[in-house]
Amino acid sequence: MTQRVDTLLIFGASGDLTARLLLPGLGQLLTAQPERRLQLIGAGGVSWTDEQWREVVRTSFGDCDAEGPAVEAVLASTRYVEADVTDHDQLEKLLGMATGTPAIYFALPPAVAAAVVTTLQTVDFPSDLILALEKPFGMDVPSAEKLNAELAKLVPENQVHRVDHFLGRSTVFNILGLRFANRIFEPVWNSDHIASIDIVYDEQLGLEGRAGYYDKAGALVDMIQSHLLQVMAVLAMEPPSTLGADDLRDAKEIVLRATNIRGGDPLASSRRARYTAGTIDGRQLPSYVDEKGVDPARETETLAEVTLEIATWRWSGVPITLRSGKALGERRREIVITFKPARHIPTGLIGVSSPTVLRLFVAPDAMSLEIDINGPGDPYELERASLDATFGDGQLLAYREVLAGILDGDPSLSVRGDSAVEGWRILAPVIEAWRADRVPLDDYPAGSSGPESWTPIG
Ligand SMILES: NC(=O)C1=CN([C@@H]2O[C@H](COP(=O)(O)OP(=O)(O)OC[C@H]3O[C@@H](n4cnc5c(N)ncnc54)[C@H](OP(=O)(O)O)[C@@H]3O)[C@@H](O)[C@H]2O)C=CC1
Ligand SMILES: O=C1O[C@H](COP(=O)(O)O)[C@@H](O)[C@H](O)[C@H]1O
Repeated sequence: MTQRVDTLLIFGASGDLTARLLLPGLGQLLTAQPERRLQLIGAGGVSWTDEQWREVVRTSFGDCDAEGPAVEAVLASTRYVEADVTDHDQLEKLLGMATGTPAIYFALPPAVAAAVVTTLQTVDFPSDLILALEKPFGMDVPSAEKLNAELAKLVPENQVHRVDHFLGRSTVFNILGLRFANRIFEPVWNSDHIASIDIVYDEQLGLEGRAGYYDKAGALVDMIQSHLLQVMAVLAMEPPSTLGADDLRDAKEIVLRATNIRGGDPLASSRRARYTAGTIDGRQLPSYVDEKGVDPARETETLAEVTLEIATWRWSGVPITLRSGKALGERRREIVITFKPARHIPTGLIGVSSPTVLRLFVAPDAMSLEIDINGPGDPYELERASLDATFGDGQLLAYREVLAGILDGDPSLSVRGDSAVEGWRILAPVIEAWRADRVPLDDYPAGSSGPESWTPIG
């Protein structure tokens, strides 16, 4: 670790992301690496004193049992400024408070973040400034391209961190290790042997008071356009020579550039649905449309499924389905790789033969390889068995890793500008078809596994 950043400015310090994810991530990082020293400055719309802000930081640090000299040093010195960060003078004042190399974390609504990027063009700042932007990055191809162009006026690409916290998860490294450090997986990691891939992220959480953001985004933009496409890119990429930022991000970008909606047909290759009232683990949820702040006329989906194809030698013909939804009965977070059937099963073996399935479970990370064996009974009869392994909790905690990348000026685990645009390009036909109501909006009771008419995946 070589920390490059001396001052972390969090814009949107009074918001949900800061308290719930960023500060705990920072607390974990400073606990694990107590030699770090950092000036932390929060700026937000709420009128807090330094002491009130310190309490916010202390509470978030407490939530993750953060401790040690680096934590104490931040708590002792952190400051808060009530500011409109889109305003030239206030922005200049905030940057003036920073010592050494600053990083700005935009924990702001996307439109406000874009406005700050514009204002920054009129402000003096150190040339080594690092900018960290949250998702969603733009709302379509033109707006993402425009934001990239605006950022390029400020700092070089490798000083821009487009945060995707799924890339900070152990899962990504477990996929890299599994694929590239073992001789047995990579030779079969292609369309000769793999029939289909499903990436599923079903949540039991409902809206959790986030209508202001979620009702405009929906499940497709919230989860698939960003996180699941990134996971897919890691799963499908060619072996990189190194895990350096250029090699890793080039390899992912090549996958994304080759990815399209399967058959170019969003009607056949996408499904959407919205939850109605129901119960999850004894918790009563209202219908999505009755949640506070939801505009039913938007027809926002809370469950999205999209099937893609990757037009490369390795993946041609393999359907890859990405699915994510809220208020589902079972929390299911897994990557399912279904292999093609064996080429020939020797005559004489009886019983049902099923394809080999590799399941990679996300947080906690684990895997299971489901195979047919000649079990303990009749030696001629095939039985199903599962080889299971847990990867353990892993050292990587998503926002801790995101922040480590920012503070150390290492963009390997952030999304490069071209890849952020590709995400929108890939899904544009689906977004357009859904807007035009060409794909029906189904419904499912909260607590169920999704609409009854949908065939299960994975
Ligand atoms: N919350 C989450 O779980 C996640 C959020 N994100 C992303 O993080 C970003 C922030 O989300 P979230 O924290 O939920 O949003 P919130 O609405 O909770 O917080 C936004 C913050 O920005 C502040 N703010 C808005 N305008 C200004 C301004 N002009 N000057 C200074 N401060 C301003 C608000 O202050 P005030 O309200 O006082 O105006 C508030 O503190 C979004 O891009 C979101 O998509 C990404 C992943 C998860
Ligand atoms: O970015 C987001 O991710 C979370 C799911 O990630 P997790 O790490 O909290 O499991 C999702 O609930 C949220 O809607 C989305 O904005």
